[in-house]
Amino acid sequence: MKRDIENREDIEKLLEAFYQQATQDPSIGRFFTEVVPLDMQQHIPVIAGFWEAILFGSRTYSKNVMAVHQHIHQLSSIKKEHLDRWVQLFTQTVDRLFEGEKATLMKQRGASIATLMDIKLNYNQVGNK
Ligand code: HEM
Repeated sequence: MKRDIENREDIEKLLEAFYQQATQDPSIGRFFTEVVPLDMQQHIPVIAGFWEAILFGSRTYSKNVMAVHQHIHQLSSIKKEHLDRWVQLFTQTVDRLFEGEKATLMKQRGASIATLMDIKLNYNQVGNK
């Protein structure tokens, strides 16, 4: 039986599985390989800090995640279809590996932050979209 996400190690395991899929995805892969080519060895600890803060209340992330994506969006637009795909892959990865309260919270937060990102990136300026 699957268990819940219990610690940072679990988060890192989940993120490795997620980015393995995301980097190869026909819709969103190029953001991670071409738009901002990422060294996953460096990237995963940063994102793990973000999720550890959300799930366990640690002080492991202090940057502005929206500003980071605003910058990526200026290089190559992040559209709703990309965010939908991100959420789909993220949800599938969580479901494949874990189940429980934290797993549910992680899926909910992933989806709600993606919705907020769409609003901030694509609807924020008058006349945009
Ligand atoms: C289509 C959707 C998305 C794409 C293409 C995308 C792409 C990226 C890329 C390329 C980076 C690296 C930026 C850099 O190092 O300069 C990044 C960073 C990050 N992403 Fe996303 N992202 C997406 C959605 C999301 C969502 C929905 C979340 C949160 C729920 C998220 C959380 C993060 C975090 C925490 C970082 C680290 C930012 C930092 O360096 O402080 N991303 N993303």
